Amino acid sequence: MNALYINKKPKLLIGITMGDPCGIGPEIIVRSLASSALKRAANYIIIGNQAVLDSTAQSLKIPFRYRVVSLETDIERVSTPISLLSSEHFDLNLIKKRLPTAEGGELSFLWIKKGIDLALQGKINALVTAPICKEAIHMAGYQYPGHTEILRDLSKVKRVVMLMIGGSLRVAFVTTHIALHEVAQSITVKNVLETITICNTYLKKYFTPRNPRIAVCGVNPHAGEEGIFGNEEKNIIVPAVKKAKKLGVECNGPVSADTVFYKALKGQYDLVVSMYHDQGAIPLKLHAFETGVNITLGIPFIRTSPDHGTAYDIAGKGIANPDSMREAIMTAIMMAKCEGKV
Ligand SMILES: NC(=O)c1ccc[n+]([C@@H]2O[C@H](COP(=O)([O-])OP(=O)(O)OC[C@H]3O[C@@H](n4cnc5c(N)ncnc54)[C@H](O)[C@@H]3O)[C@@H](O)[C@H]2O)c1
Ligand SMILES: N[C@H](C(=O)O)[C@H](O)COP(=O)(O)O
Repeated sequence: MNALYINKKPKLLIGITMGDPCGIGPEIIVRSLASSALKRAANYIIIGNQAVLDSTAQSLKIPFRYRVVSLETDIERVSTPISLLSSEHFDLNLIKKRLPTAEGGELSFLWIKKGIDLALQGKINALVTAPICKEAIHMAGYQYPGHTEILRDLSKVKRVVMLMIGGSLRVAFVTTHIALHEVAQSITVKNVLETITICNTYLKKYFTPRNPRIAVCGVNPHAGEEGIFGNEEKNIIVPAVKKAKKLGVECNGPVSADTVFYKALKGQYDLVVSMYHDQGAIPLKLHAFETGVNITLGIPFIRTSPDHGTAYDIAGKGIANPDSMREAIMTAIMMAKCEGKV
């Protein structure tokens, strides 16, 4: 056997969906994968459109070498650092609009679906998704509020948890993309308990060697103040925390949401379970917007994404910060290594 062959270690293969072609997704992918450290760490397969990728690299003046694979079956033979799985046509004139379009939404959805298929078949070691625009996927006829819910349904699992990490904070969400007026009725003992236990399992597996210390937020001002400002704490959060403790989870709550993130930043907690999207996303993004990563827990594969959206206001200007995308890729690689496949 030839020595070169013997020395060649198998590399992880990370799938990356391009996201909305009119947003900053293509730009942050090209910028991230231009890094030689990332190229050393894994091989990548971008699931997207060739014309969009080429025009993005050209306008950024980044020499971007990749191999096109047209069939999913080719993927098993991928050994180049970057490949592109490209089939659908996209009119480049639409990109100039820098707005939600039905065409962009259609491709965003199809690429996520392909990425999920590849991950479920075990052809990629992790899936990293570039930002999509919810309005665009709705314009294309897909009534999904975000990746999290698409991942849940196409993976055929009942419960997923959105976890965001950044800087010294980790925040999970009991509810995700719903209107504020629906939050109270969506917080149930079952939902809170499942969020706590799923986070506990995943944190131990990927992030903390010891039992994670979990804080569970109240939903009302001052965690309800003994029922003066609402009963969700007494009726739902207290019983869920009790049940979680009985299961051996080290958790505390309800902790008032106005101080819990400060305590977590000081090192008192490894994770905060928040009750609704902005309760947890505001402190996370205030603390670490540029390097935040969104992770979907509960699906049968690893999925991460940057913590920001399509940023149409800056798309095409060459100024989008790729750090959150880089972190999402590095986090996916770290998690895939924990699986022990390389
Ligand atoms: N991962 C995802 O798919 C994801 C995440 C968040 C929002 N979204 C979606 O994206 C769309 C736009 O959402 P939005 O405007 O509320 O949030 P956004 O994150 O796209 O933009 C908010 C602000 O942050 C700036 N910004 C975002 N990313 C940046 C980057 N990498 N570098 C520099 N500046 C950056 C934007 O220019 C904008 O001013 C919505 O449809 C939303 O639902 C998708
Ligand atoms: N909640 C996410 C954020 O604020 O960054 C964002 O909406 C993306 O969610 P999905 O991964 O479900 O698309």
